Amino acid sequence: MIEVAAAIIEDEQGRILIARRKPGKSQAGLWEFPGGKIEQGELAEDCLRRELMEEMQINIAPYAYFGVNDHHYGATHIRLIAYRARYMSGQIALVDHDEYRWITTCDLTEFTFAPADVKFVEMLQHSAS
Ligand SMILES: Nc1nc2c([nH]c(=O)n2[C@H]2C[C@H](O)[C@@H](COP(=O)(O)OP(=O)(O)OP(=O)(O)O)O2)c(=O)[nH]1
Ligand SMILES: [Mg+2]
Repeated sequence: MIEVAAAIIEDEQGRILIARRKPGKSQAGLWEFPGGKIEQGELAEDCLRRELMEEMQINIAPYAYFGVNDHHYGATHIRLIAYRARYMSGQIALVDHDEYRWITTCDLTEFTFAPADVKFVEMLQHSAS
């Protein structure tokens, strides 16, 4: 089982950051909440701060647990752990993605997400005011 942390990052207007996995990566072409594999002994929040700096060169502040989703991609069992986070600083520079968008929860339907993310997308749509 692989533990992966994903960040639902908000800007000051309450928009959410999503990114498209670039060709050559698993789930290439699908949208996700950025993050990555949790290292041995690492806290999910620390993983997210590290991954967002590595993958996008931005500083974020995770502030609340959002949810967990277990998903099987063939023989690979992924445990995706989501946190809400605030965007703090930095200009986005893509490393593992080929596109990113700041979107409202209404816009979520326009994007095809990685299968493990669909639960979180639905939770965000239902919590939208
Ligand atoms: N970060 C992230 N990974 C996701 C999401 N949904 C989803 O199915 N995954 C899958 C894709 C990958 O198979 C797996 C690991 O994520 P990852 O590729 O971002 O891991 P990583 O940043 O550590 O990168 P790498 O070492 O695998 O190159 O989790 C998501 O919302 N965010
Ligand atoms: Mg990643």
